[in-house]
Amino acid sequence: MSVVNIPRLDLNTYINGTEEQRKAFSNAIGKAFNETGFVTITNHGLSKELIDDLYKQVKALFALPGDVKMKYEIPGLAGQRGYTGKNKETAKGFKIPDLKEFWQIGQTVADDAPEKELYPDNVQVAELPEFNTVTLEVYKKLEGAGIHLLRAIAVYLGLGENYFDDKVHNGNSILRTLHYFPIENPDALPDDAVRAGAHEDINLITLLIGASADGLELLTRDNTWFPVKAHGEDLVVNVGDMLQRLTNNKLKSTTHRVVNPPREEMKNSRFSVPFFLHPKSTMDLASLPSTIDAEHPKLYTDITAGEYLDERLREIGLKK
Ligand SMILES: O=C(O)CCC(=O)C(=O)O
Ligand SMILES: [Fe+2]
Repeated sequence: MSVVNIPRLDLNTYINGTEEQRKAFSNAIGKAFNETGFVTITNHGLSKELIDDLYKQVKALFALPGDVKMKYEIPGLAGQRGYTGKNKETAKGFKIPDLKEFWQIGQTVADDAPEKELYPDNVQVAELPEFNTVTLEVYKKLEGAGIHLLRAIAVYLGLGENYFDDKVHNGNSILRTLHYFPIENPDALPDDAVRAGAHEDINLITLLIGASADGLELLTRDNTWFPVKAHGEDLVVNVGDMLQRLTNNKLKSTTHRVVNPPREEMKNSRFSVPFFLHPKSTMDLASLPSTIDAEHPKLYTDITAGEYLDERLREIGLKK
C-alpha cells in the first residue's frame, strides 16, 4: 500500500494570517488537491459543542421508528430534501445499493432573494425540533468555511481571490446526515454490498464532519485503497467533479468509498455528515483557459452546474 500524505491545515492561518501564512495555506491546499484531492482542516469555526449536538440529533433522527422516517421521504424531491431510505442510492457502475439511509438539508435564502423559487423548503422533523435548528447552524458554518477554502483555491489557480464568491452565494449546497445501519446478518450480505461504493462527489468541494470513524478510504494513483483518518473534530475536505472539470483535471476528484467494518463490528452503526458545496445552477463549468495547453488538452465539453447535477442524479438513481 502506498503511503499518501494528507496534509492537516489550519484554516485560521488563511482567514486571519499574515500575507505569508495565507500564501502558504493556498499553496498547500492547491498542491494537495493537485496530488491526492484530500486535506484535513483544523480551526474551521465549528465548536466541539456544536459537533456533539449535531451527532446527538443525527443519532436521535435515525433512531425514530421506520414509519415515522418514511413519512419524510417526499416523492419528486429526488432525495434532495428530507429522508432517503435504505436501498435507494447506488454508486455509479454498481448493482447493489449502498448500505445506508440519509437525510438532506438544502439552501435557505431570504424571501426576496432571486434564488428563493429554485429551492424547495427543507423538511422539518416534527419529533425533533432541535434537529432542524442544529443542522441549519451547521449548514451555515460549513458554507462559511467552504467559501474561505474556495478563496484559497482561487488564489492557487491564479484567479482573483473572490472568483467563486458570487457563484456559490445562495448556491445549491446540501448537508447530508448519514447512517450506515447495522448489518444484522453478515452471511446474507451480497458480495459487493458496501456502506458506500467507490464514487466521486459531484459538487465543487466536500467538507466532512466525523470521518474519524473508520471506514473511509481513497483510491491512490497506483490503484490501492488508503484509509483517510482525521484528528478529533477536524474536517476532511476533498475535491468534487465540478472543480475537477473547471480545472481540466488540475485538481483531482479522487475516488473514495466507505468499507464495511470487520465482522465483529458489523452490528455497530456508523454516522457521518458531509456538506456538498455546490454553486448556483447557472455557474459555467467550462474549463478555465489557464488550465488548457498543448500538454493538457481540453478534456470536457462545456456544461452548466445545473445541467451537470441533473445528469449525475439520474445516474445514481435519485432522479428518474
Ligand atoms: O461517510 C463518509 O465518511 C463519506 C461519505 C461520502 O463519501 C459521501 O456521502 O459522498
Ligand atoms: Fe463521497
